Amino acid sequence: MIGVKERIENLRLQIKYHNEKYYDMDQPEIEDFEYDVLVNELKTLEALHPEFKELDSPTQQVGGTVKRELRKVRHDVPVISLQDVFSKEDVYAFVDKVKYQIPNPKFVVEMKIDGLSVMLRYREGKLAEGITRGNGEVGESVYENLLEIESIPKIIPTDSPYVEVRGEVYMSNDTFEMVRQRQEERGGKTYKTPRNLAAGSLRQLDPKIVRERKLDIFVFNLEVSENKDFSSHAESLRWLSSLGLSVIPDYKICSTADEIWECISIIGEERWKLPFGIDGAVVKVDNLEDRRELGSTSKVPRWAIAFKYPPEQKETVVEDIKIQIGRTGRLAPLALLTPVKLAGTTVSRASLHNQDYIDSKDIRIGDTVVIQKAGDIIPEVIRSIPEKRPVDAIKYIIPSTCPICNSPTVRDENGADVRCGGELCLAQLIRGITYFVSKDAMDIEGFGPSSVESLMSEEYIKSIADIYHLREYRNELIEKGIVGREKSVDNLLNAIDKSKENDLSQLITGFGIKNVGKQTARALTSSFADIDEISNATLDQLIDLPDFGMTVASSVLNFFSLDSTKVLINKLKEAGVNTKSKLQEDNIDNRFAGKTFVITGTLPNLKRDEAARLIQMHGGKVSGSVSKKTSYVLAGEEAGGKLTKAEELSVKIIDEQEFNNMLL
Ligand SMILES: NC(=O)c1ccc[n+]([C@@H]2O[C@H](COP(=O)([O-])OP(=O)(O)OC[C@H]3O[C@@H](n4cnc5c(N)ncnc54)[C@H](O)[C@@H]3O)[C@@H](O)[C@H]2O)c1
Ligand SMILES: [Zn+2]
Repeated sequence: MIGVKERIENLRLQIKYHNEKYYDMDQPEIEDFEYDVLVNELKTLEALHPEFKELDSPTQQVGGTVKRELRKVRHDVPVISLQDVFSKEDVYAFVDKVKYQIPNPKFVVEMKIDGLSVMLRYREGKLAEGITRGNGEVGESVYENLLEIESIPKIIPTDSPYVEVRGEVYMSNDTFEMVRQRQEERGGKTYKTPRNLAAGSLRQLDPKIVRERKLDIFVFNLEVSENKDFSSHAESLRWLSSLGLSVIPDYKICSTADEIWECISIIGEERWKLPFGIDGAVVKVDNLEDRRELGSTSKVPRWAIAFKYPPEQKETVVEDIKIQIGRTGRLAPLALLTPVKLAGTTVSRASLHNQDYIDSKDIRIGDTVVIQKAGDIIPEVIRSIPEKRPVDAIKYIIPSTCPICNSPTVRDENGADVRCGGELCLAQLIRGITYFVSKDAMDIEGFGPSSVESLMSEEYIKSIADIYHLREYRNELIEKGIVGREKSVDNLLNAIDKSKENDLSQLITGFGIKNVGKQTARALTSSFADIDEISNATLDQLIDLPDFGMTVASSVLNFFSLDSTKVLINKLKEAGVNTKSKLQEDNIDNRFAGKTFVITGTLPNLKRDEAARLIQMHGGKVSGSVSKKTSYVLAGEEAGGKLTKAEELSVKIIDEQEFNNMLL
């Protein structure tokens, strides 16, 4: 058994580690309630063993460290934290304690916004500085960034020479969803919760980023107001509101512990409907004189507490366990649950991570289990309830062959993960679809690799054509939350619809035909009117195209001769995807009708496909090789063989200048 001293030291180390992740890097590794458990254990042990007391303990400190790059600012009044409580008894005990000292106290109950604390300083009514909490004594100036937050007034109509307020900068759930998707697409750093993203954004060095990320603020305390006195917190909030500050909404004034508990419970039930995240409710003594009388410890005021809601838990039944396969070929077991409403959404599935997870929690098909949401977002199975286990419950073992391609699966050497050993597994399909929707091809906005992956492993998409049937599953997608909330699903479906109008060259690019990139696809669509013409093109016709050789031509021919391609094209047409070349639609006039051009060498200004397009738009044809039928060879630098051939056949050779003159 380890001694108390070791445990205390170990806890201090763990908490310091997580503080750094959370406050300094905005990338916590554990859930808040797990962190709170560690802190509580440490506080309890420290209280029981004062002999191990240390000033360096995280229980004696506030917040994190100050970023080196940001300007440091000393706080006028140290910014302290709040005493966290976790039970009804704690709330009643707090009220009793206050009542012992203050006759007939009034309390205010507010939502505890899950964001980042800032102090705003107004001099002569002008926003002059904005500071994070930092370590409580010294904060970081984020003034330039705060200027980008719309809901922070830059000027307030007051004759008070100095006003200082405290508020919480946060990000709405919708904005979080949007930014996270964008980050995922770019493959950049992603944040787990709106709080972390808000904190990470505000402590950015580039104010432009803050503007893009649409941060918001709720002001919840007046700290200083020179020449202006208030007797109560509620009164000061009303004044702040009249100055145009965005004040914490829906605060309630209560007199008894029962009333307070009622307010806390209502906020707890309603919190899932809010467009932003909260991580508790704050109970504060309303009268400011009473607050002064109660005073503060070095870390928290004695006149307030923060009630932390336990994560909501529900019981449900594991109806089945199925395998999802990811881009890397990993087999991820997924529990299909009897749908239950949990923390604001209906949950019908939860990841079981790997075999070890299933074994250690002894989760069987048919079991009743307890689920909860990590960070209020991702559902997880906490434990099974063996007492409720039916006799026919089935133990689950991850299959030894891949359910998609039947290849044998292999367990990672030093991990719990099982992967498909097959090379042609879903992994490749996913890459294909990801390319199809990417910027280079159909450019479907908001369709990141992770959405592709989940839609494929959930079997909503098996081939490109299925993308255009997703709308039929709109409600299901929203319900399951695979690509985010309602707004994200609609944005995605609208982007998919929009892509139906794309130019044929984008569609051809998206097919990912071997040796056919963007340029080659454009060459195809500037020479043929629609996808049927391309499908029916002969090898000779293809080889004739600018920049086509034998390899590219046969690759195209091969792709369009496949039955699967024919099926795909029909499906796309049925779904209303454009299969006509826009270049043909862009016809300006027919001055080049009956004329065939060959473009060769590097032109001084035009790219070859641009020149080809101009020829098309004026009714001409572009060919890849010079023959007697060629009307003009448009030649640039280093033209080479085709130029010689043109001279031999006495075909007229023109340069870009002459070509331009023909277009006048
Ligand atoms: N997951 C992790 O690794 C990790 C690590 C460190 C801290 N944390 C979490 O961070 C929190 C730590 O607490 P803390 O010291 O930042 O303070 P706190 O979150 O317990 O409470 C104080 C803060 O609440 C904010 N607040 C929001 N609305 C408010 C309102 N209406 N009135 C007053 N204050 C309001 C203020 O910014 C204030 O600074 C805990 O929730 C803890 O779980 C998590
Ligand atoms: Zn496989």
